Amino acid sequence: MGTSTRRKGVEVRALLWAGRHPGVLATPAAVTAAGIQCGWTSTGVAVGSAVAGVAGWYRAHPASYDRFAGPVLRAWSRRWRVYVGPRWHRALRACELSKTDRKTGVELFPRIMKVRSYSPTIDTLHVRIVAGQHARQFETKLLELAEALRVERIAVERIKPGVIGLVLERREPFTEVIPAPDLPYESGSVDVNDLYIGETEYGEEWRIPIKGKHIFIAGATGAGKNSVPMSLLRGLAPLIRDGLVRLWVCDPKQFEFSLLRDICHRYADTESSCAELITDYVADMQATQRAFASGQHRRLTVSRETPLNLLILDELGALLAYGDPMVARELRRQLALVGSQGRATGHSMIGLVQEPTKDTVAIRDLFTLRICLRLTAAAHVDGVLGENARLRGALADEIPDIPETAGIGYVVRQRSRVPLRVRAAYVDDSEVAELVAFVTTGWSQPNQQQAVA
Ligand SMILES: Nc1ncnc2c1ncn2[C@@H]1O[C@H](COP(=O)(O)OP(=O)(O)OP(=O)(O)O)[C@@H](O)[C@H]1O
Repeated sequence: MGTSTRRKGVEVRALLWAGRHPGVLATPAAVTAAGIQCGWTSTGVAVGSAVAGVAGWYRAHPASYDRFAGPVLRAWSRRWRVYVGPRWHRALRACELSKTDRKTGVELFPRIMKVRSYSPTIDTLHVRIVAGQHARQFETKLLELAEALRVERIAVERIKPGVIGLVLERREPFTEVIPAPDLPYESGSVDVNDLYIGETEYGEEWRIPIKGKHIFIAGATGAGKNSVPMSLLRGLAPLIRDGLVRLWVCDPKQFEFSLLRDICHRYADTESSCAELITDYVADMQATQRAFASGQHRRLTVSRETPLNLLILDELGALLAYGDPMVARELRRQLALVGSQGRATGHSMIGLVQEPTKDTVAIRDLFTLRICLRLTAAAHVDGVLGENARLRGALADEIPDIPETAGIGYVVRQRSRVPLRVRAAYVDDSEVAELVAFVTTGWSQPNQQQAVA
């Protein structure tokens, strides 16, 4: 055992292959059996009707077809057109991802076990790697493998011992601007743990929670950072109107966020007023803690008495780098308090940074949800999303610096740690003005609601 230099016989290998791909033999066998049993004409009619049925489904009901049949048929077609043995082997060999059995001299290749095609632009391969290989070897060869397989980019994930997942993005999934989220009319219809921000590369809605969360958004200038908080705020509009969400905004840049001034509970745009606002935010959080401790409120239900508070810190890097080191140190201490204690009292924060430098990365861990849009340096990607995120495919520094890519970025999926490409909806100035008008004019009155609806 284990000492022979001969490899398995060809018939044994053929049998094993057939066992792994039962459909390849079973389908023609079933058609032949049906032809002999029921006659060739009726078999032809049955097969033809099945094909016509699928084609009819494709044409008549795109939504259900794309959801149910599309991924299965696409995966099947890609399995046999694109990821077939010789092509796959050539790519692996070119990237030095095959191994040679020292005894038999046989070349061993990681084997594709499963192909999934969740969206028209993404394929996911489950691959059994060869003994002695590790996902890390693939991580170092992702760029080469993407070229060899003629795809835009590849991310890798370890699924279980001996099995990795390769996520292949064949082309840019986001070619169009995503329209701003609708303004919901009723507070009751908004789930603060499930707010629409945009779309994912899988063509699904990108939704995020806000209650008890702290969000960190990094992106070079022009990357479209504002579209994340603006989309979120449109989703929260009726709660802001009804006093269930209070906005505290630090806007040292005095640009986009100044449009929100009228609907902010507090707004600050100078170094000293920002410091004051943050101090008051912490004091508000501590007052809520005391109220909870004294039994005045039992637990956090969003109400006028215990609203959700949202602290938005634009240019967080600039705030932390302000002249006086004492001020910056105090600010870091206060943000650490909000980061660790705000969850229980409904005090969240959203921090936006252009360059994730030492100062901002040091407080990154306070934020429970991190979003990385286009960055200028590869080294910053892991600083935002966590170790190895870039190796796993979060190529935020390779997003082209052109207006057509604004709002595109990555988040890391909690459990698998695989980066997910996302695009935020775009909220332009008129839609921000619409949000402000909605909140300030109180379209909650039944007659006005009717008019709007
Ligand atoms: N989600 C989006 N989808 C499409 N285009 C967008 C999106 N967000 C922003 N843009 C476009 O990109 C431009 C820059 O966006 P924005 O000012 O929000 O970037 P930013 O990251 O906030 O930059 P800065 O840090 O300089 O303020 C906008 O004027 C708009 O034309």
